[in-house]
Amino acid sequence: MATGLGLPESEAELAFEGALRPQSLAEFVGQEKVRGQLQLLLQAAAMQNRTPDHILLAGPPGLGKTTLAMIIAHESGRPLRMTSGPAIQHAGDLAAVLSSLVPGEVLFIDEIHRMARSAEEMLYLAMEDFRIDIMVGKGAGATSIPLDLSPFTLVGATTRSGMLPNPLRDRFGFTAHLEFYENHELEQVLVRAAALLELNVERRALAEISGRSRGTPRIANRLLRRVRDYAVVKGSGAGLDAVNAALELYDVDALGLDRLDRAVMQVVLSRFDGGPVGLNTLAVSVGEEAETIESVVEPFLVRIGLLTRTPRGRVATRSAWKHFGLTPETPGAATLFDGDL
Ligand SMILES: Nc1ncnc2c1ncn2[C@@H]1O[C@H](COP(=O)(O)OP(=O)(O)OP(=O)(O)O)[C@@H](O)[C@H]1O
Repeated sequence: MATGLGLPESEAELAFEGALRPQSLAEFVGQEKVRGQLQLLLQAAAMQNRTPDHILLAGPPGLGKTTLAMIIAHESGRPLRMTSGPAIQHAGDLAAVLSSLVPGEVLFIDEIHRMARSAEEMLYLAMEDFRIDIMVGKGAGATSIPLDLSPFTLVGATTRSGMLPNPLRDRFGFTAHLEFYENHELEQVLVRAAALLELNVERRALAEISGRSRGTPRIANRLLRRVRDYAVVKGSGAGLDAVNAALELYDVDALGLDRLDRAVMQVVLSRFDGGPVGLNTLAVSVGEEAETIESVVEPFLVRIGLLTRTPRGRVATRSAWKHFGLTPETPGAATLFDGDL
């Protein structure tokens, strides 16, 4: 996956990310509501000695969906099988996974909205009745062979729950909506990561990194690694000055906006006079996929109040003009300030 800094993940960074994952709900920072809901669901299943209900984890990337899937398996003492929507391009791919699950196994499907349609239909039956029908042959001679499955818990993760068909969404016993993290929560995440990196970071430096992490633990951890690099190369220690210098070098501004965020806002503000501008036009203008803009960039820009979504398209807010030091030049753009478009 692309990183918040526009760079591919290196293997070392992925390994470090893995080492950082909390192992239990108690260690998992933030998302208090979701933690409480999951705790109850898992506890009830354990008390009744049954497999927990299927769980859907929805929210922007890097907020801890994979981590939670691992915790669900760990806390319920069950093995975990991991796959992803893009890896399931045919119903047969899914049948192979489902038919080899051991009783009670937790099956994690990341990016479940990207699974093939034919596999989705197979999954409906599997989730509800723990069985699938396997089609053998083609045309008039085709027959379907029913196959019983071991009971399992499906944990699906999606950055775009709206793209899931209703019949699939309805078959999850619980949907957890993950929210962006507060800065003080990100600081807790960073304290743990700094200890793992054996990096002594000043408290106010941690606060600065948190404030620029787009409410996202994965980004917080990544920025911390860049600060570590800076401190190592410059021999500077990891104080506030080092943080400011390192993050400036990597184009992460005071609000945590990176290059793509800024490109999106510049297009809305400068090229479209503040909007409204449609998602596809926006995506083409910045040379990104519409899905990336919608699931990665927009949620944060909306959350920090720089962008609003309207039926006519995306519109820049008053704060956006201010943050970028621009003013709307046309009367048309000016009316977009206060309006509830
Ligand atoms: N609540 C949390 N407490 C501590 N660390 C966290 C928390 N949430 C996420 N992290 C850390 O952030 C990183 C990214 O988390 P994770 O891979 O679970 O996110 P994700 O939502 O599955 O992302 P994606 O949708 O891109 O797969 C991991 O290193 C993880 O340890």
